[in-house]
Amino acid sequence: MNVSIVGAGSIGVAFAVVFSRSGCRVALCDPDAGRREAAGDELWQCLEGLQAFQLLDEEPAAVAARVGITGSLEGAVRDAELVQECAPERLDLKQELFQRLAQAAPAGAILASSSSALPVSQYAPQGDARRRCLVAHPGNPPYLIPVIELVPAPFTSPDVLQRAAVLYRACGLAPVHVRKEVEGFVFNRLQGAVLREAYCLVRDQVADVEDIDTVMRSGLGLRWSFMGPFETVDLNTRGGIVSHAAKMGPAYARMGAERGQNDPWTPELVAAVEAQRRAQLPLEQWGERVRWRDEMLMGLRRLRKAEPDATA
Ligand SMILES: NC(=O)C1=CN([C@@H]2O[C@H](COP(=O)(O)OP(=O)(O)OC[C@H]3O[C@@H](n4cnc5c(N)ncnc54)[C@H](O)[C@@H]3O)[C@@H](O)[C@H]2O)C=CC1
Ligand SMILES: O=C(O)[C@@H](O)C(=O)[C@H](O)[C@@H](O)CO
Repeated sequence: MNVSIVGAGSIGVAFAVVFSRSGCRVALCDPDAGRREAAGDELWQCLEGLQAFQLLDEEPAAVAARVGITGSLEGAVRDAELVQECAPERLDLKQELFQRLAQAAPAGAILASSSSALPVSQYAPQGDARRRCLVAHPGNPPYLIPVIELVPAPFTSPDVLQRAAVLYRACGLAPVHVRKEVEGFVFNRLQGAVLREAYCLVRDQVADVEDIDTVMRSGLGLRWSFMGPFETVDLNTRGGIVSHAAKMGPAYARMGAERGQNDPWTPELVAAVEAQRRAQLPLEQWGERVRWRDEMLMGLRRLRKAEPDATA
């Protein structure tokens, strides 16, 4: 597959790793000569690092040979089947770039933005090309963090969304479908919720930065590295998430009110979440899944003990 990457910064180079190690031919473009120069070195260092951890199936040289770096956007996208836009998070720039991409890329190319928070309907061009536009937002770095949020606009073709999911999955990523265009999508709204509270806790001198990071690194983050927030609390409480909501819902509502939030876990909302959780895990399998959780944590603890700077 021919992939073009627009912008050779942190994410552009990271995507060059993702696509080239999957066998794609990659055209990476950037108007900044310094970035073009640095990108080649960064790509090579990353590939060598992945090989050192047995995370690369080929020699770095063979993978790197699939990546061409250019200063010409039009030249880079000429044969593209997928364009991954990785330019700065500026609305005006993305509007300009998507206009150019609509003109320069082949008529069937998927035009995907890596944007962290800007829905594509704010910068997709007018005309048919807009049906080929969506956000494909990665976690950083995408060669190690597989989730990629596919955020179509209302006008994005369902076929394009489906093709994009197949392409990203074939490149080792884990696409999720964000069904409504909201700023920050899911990944950064969840990350933002934690960051907003963490900043408040520092502001209010409840805890310092290091201790808050330790609560995440040696607490929540351990569980969240293999379970999501819903599964985590579902397994925390006998009776599952409906029991958790009954026990903890009022306290979380009070904490939210402190921050000016009034989004109660209504019985209908809890029932909807419960139904989705029970469809994933029947309650009779709850004990077995708790044992699975503990085994995952035991493995993590053993792995962490091997870390040079293992902390408690
Ligand atoms: N850094 C991160 O952790 C993540 C960033 N993103 C998103 O990815 C996009 C890129 O972010 P970064 O890689 O961090 O930015 P960056 O600042 O590291 O790289 C941006 C690159 O775009 C280039 N550029 C500027 N104008 C351009 C143009 N007209 N055409 C082509 N390239 C141009 C710059 O020279 C630079 O190399 C942003 O939308 C960002 O929100 C998404 C997920 C994670
Ligand atoms: O946090 C990430 O990996 C991504 O979701 C991001 O979008 C970036 O961190 C963003 O928040 C800042 O560039």
